[in-house]
Amino acid sequence: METSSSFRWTSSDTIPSNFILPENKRPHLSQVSALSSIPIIDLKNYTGDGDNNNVPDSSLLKKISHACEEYGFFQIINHGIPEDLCNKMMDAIAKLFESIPPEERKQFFTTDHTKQVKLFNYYINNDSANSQDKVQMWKVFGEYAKEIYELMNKLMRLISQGLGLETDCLKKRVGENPSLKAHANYYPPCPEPELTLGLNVHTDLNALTVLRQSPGVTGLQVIKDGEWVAVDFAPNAFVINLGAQIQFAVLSNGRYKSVHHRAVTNKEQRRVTLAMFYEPNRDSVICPIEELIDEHHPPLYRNYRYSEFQDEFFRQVGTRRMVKEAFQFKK
Ligand SMILES: O=C(O)CCC(=O)C(=O)O
Ligand SMILES: [Fe+2]
Repeated sequence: METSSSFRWTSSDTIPSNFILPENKRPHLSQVSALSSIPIIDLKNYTGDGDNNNVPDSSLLKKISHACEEYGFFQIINHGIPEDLCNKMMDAIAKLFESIPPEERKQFFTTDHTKQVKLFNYYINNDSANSQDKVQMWKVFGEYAKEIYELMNKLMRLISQGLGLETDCLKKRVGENPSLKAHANYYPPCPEPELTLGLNVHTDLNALTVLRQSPGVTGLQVIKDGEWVAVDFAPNAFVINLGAQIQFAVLSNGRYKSVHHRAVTNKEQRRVTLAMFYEPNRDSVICPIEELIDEHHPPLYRNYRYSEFQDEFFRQVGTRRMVKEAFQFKK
């Protein structure tokens, strides 16, 4: 995730030494499973608007809960978000990375995680950046974020219903005043994809992630039964994944997990992705959903405020993170 400060173009056939991973951390691309990708779920017949009378058909709920249980990841198609808006958004991100001179970009690199640096804040704060393109980026982002937020609410309803819970259960558990964060990733073509990673192995610390990928280029991989599985590109789809907070709220039942994933690079094409994170506010208390606890499924983690989790996450930057262990009950 902390890739922006090390962003570089290279015209040579080799990558600079500071990008080369030790042998045991390399992607070992030949070992990636060629067999399966994550499930693709069609939302065509679902118009869910949060109304309890609108019960989705049971096969859709089954598909969603199966995908959450088995993969922690799925793709959705026919989601209702205009393709044109998504394309504009992705083009604007690509331009942002490609047309701003490195020196100008450099001044916004930061390792200070308390900074709410978002793409559009950069433009708002920067008086010199007043070209038409940049203004357009801001407009597109606002529209896109609104659509994605509605989609996230829809998905949280479906996931709740898939667990046999009240429609608004998950949303309530994640708490009031959630924030919507954007994480734009730009992976230039890489001469030696075997030696490096675009984005290191991680799980998302938020509640729910909706990811858009630039057309036709794959790179995202997820762990399934101990093997890396590539997420195939599906036209006009979003990749959905459960973040750690849903795992924690649901975990006591041993059901849903937030799955490790990574992004690999390729030699030919640059890849752009936009991850949108639905995140609890710092005061939200995250605890297991009572309906999912019984004597066979006792709580495994102590309740915590999201701020504690987030602070622990950033405290462990640069290490092989063991964030959830910090909240685990001792056996
Ligand atoms: O670029 C990708 O495919 C993955 C992005 C991601 O996992 C993230 O931004 O958290
Ligand atoms: Fe991620």
